[in-house]
Parts: sequence; structure tokens; C-alpha cells
Amino acid sequence: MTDAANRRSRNITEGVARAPNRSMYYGMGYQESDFGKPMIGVANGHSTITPCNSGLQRLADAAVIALKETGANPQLFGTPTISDGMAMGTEGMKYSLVSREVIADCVETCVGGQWMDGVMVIGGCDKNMPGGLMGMLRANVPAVYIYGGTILPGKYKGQDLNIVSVFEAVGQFSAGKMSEEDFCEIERRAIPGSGSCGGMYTANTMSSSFEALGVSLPYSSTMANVEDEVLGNVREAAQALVEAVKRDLKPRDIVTREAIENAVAVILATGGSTNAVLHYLAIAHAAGVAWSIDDFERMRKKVPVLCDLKPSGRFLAIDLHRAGGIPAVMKELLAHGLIHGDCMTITGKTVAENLAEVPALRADQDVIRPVTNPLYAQGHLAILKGNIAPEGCVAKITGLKNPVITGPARVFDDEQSALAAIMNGKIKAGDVMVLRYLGPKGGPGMPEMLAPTGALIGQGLGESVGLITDGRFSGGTWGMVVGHVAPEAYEGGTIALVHEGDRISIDAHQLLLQLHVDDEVLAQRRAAWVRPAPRYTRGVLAKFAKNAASASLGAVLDRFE
Ligand SMILES: CC[C@H](C)C(=O)C(=O)O
Ligand SMILES: [Mg+2]
Repeated sequence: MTDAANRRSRNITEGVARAPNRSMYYGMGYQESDFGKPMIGVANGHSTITPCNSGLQRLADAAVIALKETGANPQLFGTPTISDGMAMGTEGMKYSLVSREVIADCVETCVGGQWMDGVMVIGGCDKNMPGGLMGMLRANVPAVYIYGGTILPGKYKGQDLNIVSVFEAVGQFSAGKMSEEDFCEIERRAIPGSGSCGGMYTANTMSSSFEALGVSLPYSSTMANVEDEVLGNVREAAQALVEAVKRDLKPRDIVTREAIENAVAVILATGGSTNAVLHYLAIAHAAGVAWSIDDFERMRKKVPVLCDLKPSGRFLAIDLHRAGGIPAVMKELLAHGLIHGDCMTITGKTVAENLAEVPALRADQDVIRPVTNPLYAQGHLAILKGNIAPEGCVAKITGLKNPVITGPARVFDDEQSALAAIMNGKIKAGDVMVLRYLGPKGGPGMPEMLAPTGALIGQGLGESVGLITDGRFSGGTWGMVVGHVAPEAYEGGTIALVHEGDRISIDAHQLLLQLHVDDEVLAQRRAAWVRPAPRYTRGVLAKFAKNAASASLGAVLDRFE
């Protein structure tokens, strides 16, 4: 029996004192024989808030049944979510990153508070994955992550639609490039049912990387939520988890520096979301693994982009699944020494053992390219430095028609006024938009900027207008855009000192973000700068603003060193 199960047993010495604790379990229908079984939490992310999580209850129900069948005591508890797609462009988006921390706290609190022997975490929307894994790592009892599954495409006039189609339609419609009828039909049809946003956006980026990390089962990260194979994954995961409890195989035994390198390699190979940089800095912190923002640049130089996936590519995660899924990508990377085969995974086998039977890349698909013929020879997620971002910032730099842009700053201290300027035709080719006071502390909550970046793409300005922000981007963002600028404006970073009309360069070749203003002038501006009053003084946003670390450190709340 595990240590926790022992403590719950009728062990006469310590067990007597535990009688009151046990009596509560009898109230839950436990029999005496149950006290020797592992107690395994099921963190249920089901919610009718968003399609990403609205199809999770049947997974949670299947988990309870499967765990009982494998001789465990399942303990169901809830974790919250908000919907990035619904919150985008509104004040609600400030709660998105905050919810990552709330979910992590939920998992850690319930697992620790109940002496659980293991936990299965089920999630759907973007922050559910990093939040769930951070909680798993903090609690560090045997654990497995269950991704609820991606959404299938919507359909209109022969087109595959997804949520980013609607964000980009806003720009097309406002520029008079789309009829009102088409605009309304795209809005109505883009989201056909349950499942997480269908491109290689943040949800599918994090789920795919979890397979590579070894905390989810092979093939699970690209399944469609509405397909029954997700239930098979739950059953297999329950068996793997009970075995992990017996072997005492814990998340920190799996999430090593080499495993994180595997995860980042898959993120680069699949063209994943910029949010992965922020979340893996936070995951590494929770795992106690040394990992810095510069490690992403080290990995980018050696890992090619192999998958042709939205937002900038042609295909969706379900197409990747049908082409062989993440195991096919990992098999190709392993064959070229780009991932570590000896990392242990939740299956109880190593990465190489998990991949042994995976077939080579199929010739009848063009979603996944071979390493010998990649989409791009180096990764897409670049860390830029420069006088605006001495701590770093993040950009997707592949496939850009204009990899270098120098132009006049168009400065906005909030997202809504920036979006209005774009919609009203006030932003012209060659401009460099500066959206600031949107960082972890200044936002607060470091909101995603898909509304303005999607509108720029829709207006056809995505390749000719630069946009920098101390906020972050959705996985659906692409173009000449740079996020996570650190230090943020609220902390007096140089981005706070930019004046309308200053010249700024975004240089994807030199990985540079530079403000062309003399140091003396900047020193004068800094001397005159005054931190604005906090936007929130009570509650969860105020707490986040007070405690969040820099984006270059993952914007975590428990970095005290
Ligand atoms: C399409 C974008 C999605 C809603 C999101 O928030 C992300 O991928 O981060
Ligand atoms: Mg998001």
C-alpha cells in the first residue's frame, strides 16, 4: 500500500487516531476494504462555459468507472475555466492567465488536502493544460493529464472554419472585403460543437507538448472531443496511472530538463503558440527544472518546422491526427536526434519504447514534412532582445514577407483604443503599433491580443504593420507581432517611454527589438515617468498584479527568490 493508504488504514497505532478521518469516508460509501486502495483524484474541468470544456463530463464519468475497475478509489473534484475565445478583446481576457494559477492552486490544494495517492487532470481550454500540470508538479503524486480533445472544423461555402476565421473576418468585413451575409454566416458556423480551438493554437500546442513531455498518452493530444476514442484514452490512462501509483512514478520523475526539451522540440516542429514560452517557463519552475527564456532560442536554432498547421499554415489539429499525430512527429524527430528517446513517460515506458511501433511518415499526407524537407529549417518561436526588451520578448518569425520593419510608433495604453484605430482605418502600412500597460502587472493579467492582430490580418496589414506589446498573443495570432516585452510598462520598462512617432525596428533576422531614441533622451523620459495607479485594488486581479513575476520568468506567482 502507498504511504497515504497506510495512513488511512486501521493500523492500530496511528490508525486509531485516524478514526474520525475514516468515518467521513464511510459517509461517502467507503467499505473497510476501500482503505487499502489508492485514492485517486479526478480533476474535472467540465464546464458549460465554453465548447473547449463542454464535452468533458463524459470523460470524467469514464475516468471514475475506469479507476474503480482498476481497483482504485476515484475522488471527483472540479477545476474552473474561462473561455479565451469569449473573453478575447474584453476586460474578461485579463482573467485568462490568472485562471492558469487558479487551476494550479485547485489541483494542488485538493490533492494535498485529501492525501491523494494520484490524480488524473482533465482539461480543455488553453490555460487548463499548464495550470493542471503546474498543480500536478507541485503536488508531485503520480499523475496523468487527459486532454479533452480538439474541435472539428465548421463549414461554409466549401471552407473549413475555426474561431480564428471569425477574428480575421472582423478585419475583412471592416475593410469592406466581405459581405454582411458571409460575415454573419461565418460567425454562426465557425464553432460546430465541443472541443478546443482547432488550429495549432494554445490548447493544441499545450496538449501536443504534453505527449512529448510524457504526461499524456501517445495519440491523445490531437483526438477530436466528439470522437469516442477519447474515452479509450481515459481508460488506458487510468490503468497507466494506477500502475504509476504502484511504481511511485511521479510527475517530477517525468518532467526533467530533457523532457522539457522534447516538449519544446515538438512545439517548434508543429508551429505552436507563443504562449508555450510563457507556460513552459512556469512549468519548469513548478518542476524545479532550470530553464530560461534563452533555452527556447537554443532549441529554435536546431529544430525545424515540420507541420503545415494553422494559424499560418493550411491544416487543423484533426488533420494532424489523421496524418499520424504527435507520435509521427516525434518518430521523425527521434530519428534525427532532435529529441531524447530515454525519457521516462506516464506509460511506464521511455519515449523510444513508446515510439518503437509507430510507423514512419506516410507518403499519402502533406501535413507532416520529413526533417529532410521541412517547412522552415529553423523553429518559428524566436526570443528577441534589444533596448525595448532587455529581458526578452517572443515572436513567430517564420514565413514573414517582411522580416524587418522600421516605422513610426503608434502608441496605445489599452487594447480597445488600438482595436478601434485599426477598425477605423487609422493604422497604415509601415506603422509599428505599441500596445502597453497590458503586462502581467499592468494589464493586469497579461491579456491576449488576438482581436487587434486578427483584425490586422483581416485588413491585409498583417505583413506590413508591426505590433509590439507587453501583453501576450493567442495561438491564433501571426504576422509581424512581438509579445511578452519585458520589463513591462507598469514596471517602468522602456516600452513605457515610447512616444508617438518614435522609430522602432522589429528585426527577425537579428532577433532585435530596438527603439531609435538617444539614451540621454530616454534617461530624461525615465526620470519623468510615473507609474500609473493600479487598475484593480481588490480581488484576484489585484493579487495577480501584486505577485506576478516578469513574463520572462513565466509570470508565476510563487517566485520568491
Ligand atoms: C484562437 C485562439 C484561442 C481562442 C486562444 O486563445 C489561444 O490559442 O491562445
Ligand atoms: Mg488563449
